[in-house]
Amino acid sequence: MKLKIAILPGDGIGPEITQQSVKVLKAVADRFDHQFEFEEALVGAAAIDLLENPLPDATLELCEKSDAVLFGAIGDPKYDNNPEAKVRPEQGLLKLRKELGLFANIRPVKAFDKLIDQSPLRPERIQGADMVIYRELTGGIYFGDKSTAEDGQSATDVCTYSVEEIERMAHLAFKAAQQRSKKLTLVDKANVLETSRLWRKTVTALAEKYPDVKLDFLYVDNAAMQMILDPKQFDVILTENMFGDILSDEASVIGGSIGLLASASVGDKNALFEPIHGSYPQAAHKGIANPLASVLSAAMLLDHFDLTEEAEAIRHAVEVSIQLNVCTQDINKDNHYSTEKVGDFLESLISEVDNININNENLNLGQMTII
Ligand SMILES: NC(=O)C1=CN([C@@H]2O[C@H](COP(=O)(O)OP(=O)(O)OC[C@H]3O[C@@H](n4cnc5c(N)ncnc54)[C@H](O)[C@@H]3O)[C@@H](O)[C@H]2O)C=CC1
Ligand SMILES: CC(C)CC(=O)C(=O)O
Ligand SMILES: [Mg+2]
Repeated sequence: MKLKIAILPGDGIGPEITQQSVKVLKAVADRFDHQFEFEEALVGAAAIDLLENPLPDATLELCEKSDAVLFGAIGDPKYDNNPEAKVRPEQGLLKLRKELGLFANIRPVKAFDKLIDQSPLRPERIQGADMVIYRELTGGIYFGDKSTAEDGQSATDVCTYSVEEIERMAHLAFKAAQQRSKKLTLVDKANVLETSRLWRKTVTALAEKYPDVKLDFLYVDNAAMQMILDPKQFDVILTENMFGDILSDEASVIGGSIGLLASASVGDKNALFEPIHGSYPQAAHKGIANPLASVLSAAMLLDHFDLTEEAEAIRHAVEVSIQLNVCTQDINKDNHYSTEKVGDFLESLISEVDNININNENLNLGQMTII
């Protein structure tokens, strides 16, 4: 298959993790005989530094004409919360999501067996946890009118949702539930917020079209607690933009590290794949950032084009690297590998190992040496 993939590395650890994913995608293309063409563009603080614009027109055009986008992360302390800053990195990402119509952000969360013992959560609570968060991505409070009063004594962020925005999102979540264990949990704050009451009403009405799916509801404050107490109760979670943003960072604790959580941001036309974490500026250029969230996002990109075997090859390689402790320090405290070494290992697994199957006790690593 021929795919044109726009690469938007962004800021902080964005470039170094994205570089590993590109390496892995090139190995997949070689092994499975595909033609993947990559083209890079500026976004976030890197784009502000050069062009005073967090989403230059050329970047948006490249994304529009590409089959998919692989996004790193944006954000830089020199712009974040700086009252002098005229534009800020996150505006680039928000505008990109809006312009590309990426209304659904899909964030799978799963506990890796190997990491369960080192989790801050009780192993019996997370063993077998496997859920997917369907987060609405182009509406709600992140996109509402914003203002600060002239005297600086008050500020406003408006949260708006339309029935149409809720319905298109809910359809995707119901369909995902049908493919999984047929359970959908709507997380909202319908005891307080009008927008949440609209979500509940709209999703309840839509449930009639999906009689095989069991729909339940949870207030977001309770959901945040249940996520830690009993994550296995969740299968598909449907929620609005900000709640999904917060809950998925929390859910990453179940997975073992936020550096493992991938996502797909999709709309009717375009698709972008991005780790759920940010630019982790403290780690930039240190070679300590976990590239697996980005690499697993690349696997979701391949899923999107029904390249299932190829996506599985990446996921298996990731499983093997975790199984063999070829991991960065967030999940391997004692004997960790650098961001680049993890990428190299995945690349060679995909290129050189005939049967990437960790269930195969005779996993043959051939001539590969783990250094
Ligand atoms: N999608 C995006 O581009 C996002 C951008 N941001 C931006 O990122 C910047 C930093 O924000 P933070 O709140 O510190 O969130 P962050 O996600 O960048 O980092 C939070 C913590 O998560 C861990 N972490 C994150 N990525 C990791 C990785 N790949 N490997 C290992 N550990 C990792 C680190 O312990 C880090 O201190 C800000 O400018 C923020 O606006 C935040 C979230 C998403
Ligand atoms: C700009 C932010 C909304 C990014 C973020 O935290 C996210 O999408 O998870
Ligand atoms: Mg977030």
